Amino acid sequence: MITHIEVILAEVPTIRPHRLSVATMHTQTLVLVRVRCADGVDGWGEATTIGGLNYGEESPDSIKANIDTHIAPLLIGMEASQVAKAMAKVRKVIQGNRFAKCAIETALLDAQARRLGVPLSELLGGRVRDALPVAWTLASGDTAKDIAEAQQMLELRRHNIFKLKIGARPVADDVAHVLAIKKALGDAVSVRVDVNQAWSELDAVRGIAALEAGGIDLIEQPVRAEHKAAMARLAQRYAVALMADEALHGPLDALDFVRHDGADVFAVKITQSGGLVPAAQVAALAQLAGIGLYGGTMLEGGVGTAASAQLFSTFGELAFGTELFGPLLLTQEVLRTPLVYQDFMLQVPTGSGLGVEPDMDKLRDLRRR
Ligand SMILES: O=C(O)C[C@H]1C=CC(=O)O1
Ligand SMILES: [Mn+2]
Repeated sequence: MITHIEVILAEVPTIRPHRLSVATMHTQTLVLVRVRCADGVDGWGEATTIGGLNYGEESPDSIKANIDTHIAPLLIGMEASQVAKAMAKVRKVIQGNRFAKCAIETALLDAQARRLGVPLSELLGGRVRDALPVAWTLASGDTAKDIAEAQQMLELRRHNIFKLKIGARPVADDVAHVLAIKKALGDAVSVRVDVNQAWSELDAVRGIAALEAGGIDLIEQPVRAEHKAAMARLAQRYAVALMADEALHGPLDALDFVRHDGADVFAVKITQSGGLVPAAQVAALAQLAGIGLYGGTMLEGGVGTAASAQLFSTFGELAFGTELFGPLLLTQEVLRTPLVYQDFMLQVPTGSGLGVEPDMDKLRDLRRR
C-alpha cells in the first residue's frame, strides 16, 4: 500500500552559467519525489524542469504544490504494486501536470522493480543496450570558451557529440559562432544546435541553409512549438535532420507529427511526455514511422537521468544518441554512487529499480526550507 508521498526541492549550483535562448541557469532546482510503501519499499522519481516557468508551464513550486495537494491524496492507500491502476486514476482525474505525473510514475515503477528484483528497464520491455552515447551542451555564451570546453571533453573521452544553444543573438552571429566551433573541432565530431523555438520561419530558412552547408548534423526546435506546419515545411525542405523538442508533449503530439511528416527526429523526454510509459509510446510511434530517436533531458540530476537511461536502453533504434549529462552540469552529486560516464557513453545502471540511491545527507543539506 502507498503510505507517504514526499516532494523535495533541492537547489544545486551549475558548474558554469548555462545560457539558453529562454533562460540563463546558475542553479538547478531538483524536484525529487519519494513514494513510501507499507512493505518498506521506497521508490524515487524526478520532475526537474529548466528555468522556473521560462521553459515550460510547470515550475518546481507548482509541481510540489500539485503533488502535495492534489495527486498524493488520490494515491495514498492504493495498492503500490498496481502501478498501471494508480496511474490510470491520476491520468483520469488530473489534467496536464506532465512532469508531476512522470515523477510519480517513475517512483511507483522504481518501487515495483525493486520488489521484483529487476532493473526498471525490464518493466518497460527490456534493455537492448547497456550504455548510451551522451552529447554535451556548449552554452557558455563565448565561442573560445566553448571550443576549449569541447576539446577538454574530447581529451577526457567523455563526449564527442556537442549541442550548441543558440537563438538569443541575430541569426548571422549565431551561425558564425556555430561554424567556428565546427571548424575547430573537425569532421570526426558531431556538432548540433538547439534554437529553443527562437526563430521565425524566415530566420530558420536562412539559418538552416547556412548550418547545413557548414556540416551541422541536427537542428533542434528552430521555430515555436505551436508552428508545426512551419516545422514540417522546414523538415521537408532541408536534408539536414530537424528535431522536435518543445512541440512534443506526449503520444498525441507524436501521432500528429507522424501524420504530417513534421520532423525527422524526436527528442524523447520522460517528463515532457508525462511519464515513462507515454514516453515509450512516443518512441514506439517514431520507430513505426521511421522517425529517428534522440534521448532528451531537462537537465535532471541522477534520479531522473537514471530513469531516462532505463527507458532509452530499451530503444532498438537510437540514431542520434542522448544528452543525459544533467548530473555533470551540477556542482553537487545527489546519489550515493554517481552514474558512470566513460568512453563517450553513460553506463545504464544494473541494480534493481532505477539502480541508483539518493544520498539522504546531501539532500538534507541542499533541500529548500
Ligand atoms: O533540450 C533542451 O531544450 C533542454 C536542455 C537539454 C540540454 C540542455 O542543455 O538544455
Ligand atoms: Mn531542446
